[in-house]
Amino acid sequence: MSLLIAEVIVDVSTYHVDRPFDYEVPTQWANIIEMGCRVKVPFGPRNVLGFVIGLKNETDVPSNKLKSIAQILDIEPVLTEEMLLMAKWLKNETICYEIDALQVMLPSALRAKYEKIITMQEEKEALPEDAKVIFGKRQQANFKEFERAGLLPLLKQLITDKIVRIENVVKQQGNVKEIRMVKISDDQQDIDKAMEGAARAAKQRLLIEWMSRHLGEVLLPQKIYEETGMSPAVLQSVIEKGAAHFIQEEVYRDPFTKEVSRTQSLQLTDEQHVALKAITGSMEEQTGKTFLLHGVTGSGKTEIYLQAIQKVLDEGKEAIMLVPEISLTPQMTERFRSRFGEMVAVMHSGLSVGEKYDEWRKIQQGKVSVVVGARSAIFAPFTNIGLIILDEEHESTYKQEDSPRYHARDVAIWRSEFYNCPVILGSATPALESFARAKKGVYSLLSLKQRALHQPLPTVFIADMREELQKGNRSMFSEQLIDAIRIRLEKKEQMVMFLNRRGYSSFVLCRDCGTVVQCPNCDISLTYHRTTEKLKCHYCGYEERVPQICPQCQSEHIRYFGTGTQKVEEEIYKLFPEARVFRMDVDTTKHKGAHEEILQAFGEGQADILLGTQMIAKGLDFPNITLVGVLSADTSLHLPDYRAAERTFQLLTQVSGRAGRHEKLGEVIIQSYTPEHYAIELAKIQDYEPFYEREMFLRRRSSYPPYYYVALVQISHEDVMMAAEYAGRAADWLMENLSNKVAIIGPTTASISRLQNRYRYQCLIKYKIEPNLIPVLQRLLAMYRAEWIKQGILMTVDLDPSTI
Ligand SMILES: Nc1ncnc2c1ncn2[C@@H]1O[C@H](COP(=O)(O)OP(=O)(O)OP(=O)(O)O)[C@@H](O)[C@H]1O
Ligand SMILES: [Zn+2]
Ligand SMILES: [Zn+2]
Repeated sequence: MSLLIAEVIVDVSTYHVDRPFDYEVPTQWANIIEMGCRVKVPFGPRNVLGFVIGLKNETDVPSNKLKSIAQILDIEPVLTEEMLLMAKWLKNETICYEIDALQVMLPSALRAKYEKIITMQEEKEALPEDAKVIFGKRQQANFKEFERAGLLPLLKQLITDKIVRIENVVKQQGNVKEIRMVKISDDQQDIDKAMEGAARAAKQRLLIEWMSRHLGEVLLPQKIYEETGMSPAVLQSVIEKGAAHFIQEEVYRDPFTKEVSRTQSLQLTDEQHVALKAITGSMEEQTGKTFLLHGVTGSGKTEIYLQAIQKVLDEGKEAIMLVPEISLTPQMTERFRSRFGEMVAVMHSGLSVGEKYDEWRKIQQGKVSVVVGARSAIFAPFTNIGLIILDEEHESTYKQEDSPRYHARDVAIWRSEFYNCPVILGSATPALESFARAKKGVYSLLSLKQRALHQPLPTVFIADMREELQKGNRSMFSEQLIDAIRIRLEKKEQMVMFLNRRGYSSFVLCRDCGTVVQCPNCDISLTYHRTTEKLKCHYCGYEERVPQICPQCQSEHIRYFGTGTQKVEEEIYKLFPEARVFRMDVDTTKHKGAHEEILQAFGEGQADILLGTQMIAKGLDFPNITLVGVLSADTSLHLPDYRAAERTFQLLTQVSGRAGRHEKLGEVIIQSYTPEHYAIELAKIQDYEPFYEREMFLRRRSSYPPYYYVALVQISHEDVMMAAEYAGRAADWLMENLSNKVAIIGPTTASISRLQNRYRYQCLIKYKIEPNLIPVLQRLLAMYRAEWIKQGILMTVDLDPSTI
C-alpha cells in the first residue's frame, strides 16, 4: 500500500506554524480519514488538535522526521471542502491564522480544549501523603486538583524528580446526549424463540405477544410500560430472551421554550411582490446576486424573507437567516418557527454549549433546512444553500472584533458566489457603505417605501431639553413627554421608553473636587450598579464597593449618577404611581429566556410601559404601542467615532419605527440637548435618503468610508514608552512600504488609551486603491510575530474596524 500523507493545520497560533504540516496516516485509518476531519498529532513535546486540509501520497519530509497521526477524532469530517476553501479566503481577507479561520466555523463544543493530566510514574509508596490523597485509587489525576489543593510547588518537585509525569491531553468536548430506547426485534423467529423460553411466565408471554404486533419498532421503555401495563422487570426478562434489545438513540436538546402556532403566507402588497419577484427571479437564474432591501420600518421585510425561504425549501435547498443578536429578537425566531416549524434551527449566544452543538448537528446531518441565528450562523454547515439573508444589515454586531475579524456580510457574499444563490441585505437604515454600493449598481436595490398596511409612519416631535431646563424642569422627562404618557395611560395604550446607553454610563462623582472614580486598570470611569451597590469596569471586570468618601479629597459629598434604566423607572413611578413598567436591561434579562418572558407578558398587556436600552430598539411588533419616547438622543452623537451620526440616526429611526405599526397611529418624542444636529433633525422626518446625502458629503470632505477604506493597526504594551515606541516603528514602516497615495494617521493614542493595564496606540491607514496593502500588512505582522511579541508588544490589524 502506498504512503498516505495528511496535510494538517495545527492548533498552535504563532507565526512560525501558520502553514500545513505533513503527517503519515497509519494504515488502519487510511480508509477512514478525510479532508475536514479533526486529528490529534504530535507537535513538539505534546499532542495538539489539528485539521486535515489535504491528503496526498508523497512528502518532502524525510522519512526519519515524518511523524504519524496519533488519533482520529472524527469518522465523518466536521468541515466541508467549501469550508476549507473559505478558511483560506478568510485568512487572506482578514489577515488571520488559518487555524483561527477553521475554528470559527465550528461550534465551541468541537474546538480544542486541553486538560493537564498527571500520571504516576513510580509505585504509590513513593508519593508523599498529600499527593496520595489526591490520586486516591487512581493512577491519574487532574492538574486542577493539585491547583485547588494549593499543591503546585509539590507537584513541580514531583515532576522534577520524575515521580509523576504531566501531559496535555486534548479533551474532546461536545458530548452527544443519548437516551435509552427499546428496539423490538424485526424477526419473527426471535419472537418465537423468546416465546418458547418464557413457557411458564404468563406476563412475559403477554408482552412478547404484544411485541409480535410491533415488530421492528423503537420505543421509549416508559411507552411500553404504559401501553402494556408491564413492569420494568418483565421487560428486562423479555429482552434477555432476545425479543427486543436496548439501543442508545441520539437526542437533541431543545432550545425552544414554548410552542408556536402555525402561520400561512400573507397576500403580498404590490411593493413586496415586486421585491420578491426580483429575488426569486435571481434564484432561477442561479446568479450570486446581492440585493439591498431598503424598506421603511413596518414595511413587511420579514414577510418577504419568509416567502423567499419558502421557495428555497420547495426546491429542496437551504437558507441562512441572520439577525443581529437573536436573544434580543425572540419575536423573529417565533415568526420563523411558526412558518417552518421543525425545519428551523437556531444559533445564538443565549444557548448553552450543548444546545449549540445540537443545533449545529441538526444542520450538519440535514435534519433542518433553515437556520435563524446571530453572526456565527453564517458558517452553518449546509451544503446546498439557496439563499442567505442579513436582517438589519447595518448592525455592528455582524462584525467580529477578535480574530478572525470578519464581517458576516462579506462571508455571506462569498458563500453566495460559491452556491450561485442570492443574498438579501435588509434594513430600514442601511449602512452607508451598502447604500452607496446599491447606488453604484454593485448591489441591486429593492425599495419598500410604504408600511405593509399603508399605515402612516409615526409623527416625530423633538423636545428641546435646554428649554426645559430654562423653564425650571430638572427632571429627565420633558413636559411634552409627560403629557403624552398621561394620555396613553388614560387610553390604555402601550408605550416604549428608550434610554440610549451608547456612550453613556452611570458613574460616581465627588461634588467637591469633581473626581470621577476610575478603573485602576483601564483609562475609563467605573460604572455604578445600584442593585449591588458596586462600581464595575465594563472592559476588564474590575469591581469595588461604592465609596462613602471621595478617594481623592476625602469629602463625603459623593453623588451617584445612576441615570440608568433603574433611575428612569423610579422617576416614572414618582410621576405616575399607577403605571405598570417592565424594565428590560442587562440586569433584568440575566436568566435564560428572560427576553421572551418580558416581551410575551408585554404583548399580553401586562404592562403599560416597556423601558429599556438598545435591546428594545429593534424587531418589536406590537399593535398596541402608540408612543415611543427617546429619553436621551444625544449620548451616542459625541463619541469619537466617524460613524457616530450614522449610528444615532439609525437608532432613532429604528426605535421610532416601533410605534403605530398596526391600526392605531403612532407618536414619537425624542428628547435632545442638540436638536439642531442633522442626525436628529433628519431622524425627525424619517427619510433615509436626505440623511444619506448629507452624511456622504461629510464623509467625502473628511476622506472617510465609503469614499476611502480604512485599516487600523493597534499596538499595546504595559509600559507606555514601549507602546509609543513600537507604534512609531509601525507607522514609519508603513510609511516606507506603502505608496504615497495612502494617508497614515498616527501613531495616536486609542480612544480608550489604557485597557487592562495596557497602554494603547494606533495608526489609521486611509486608502482608495492600494494593491500592496495586504502583503505589506502581512509582512508587518510577520515582523511582530517573530520579534516584537517577545518584547511584550501586542499588535492587531483590522481591515474593517467598526470603531476608530
Ligand atoms: N402583505 C402583508 N399583509 C398584511 N400584513 C403584513 C403584510 N406584510 C407584513 N405585514 C405585517 O406588517 C407588520 C410589519 O411587518 P414586518 O415586521 O415584517 O416589517 P419590517 O419591515 O421587518 O419592519 P422593521 O424593520 O421595523 O422590523 C407585521 O405585523 C406583519 O405581520
Ligand atoms: Zn473629592
Ligand atoms: Zn477596567
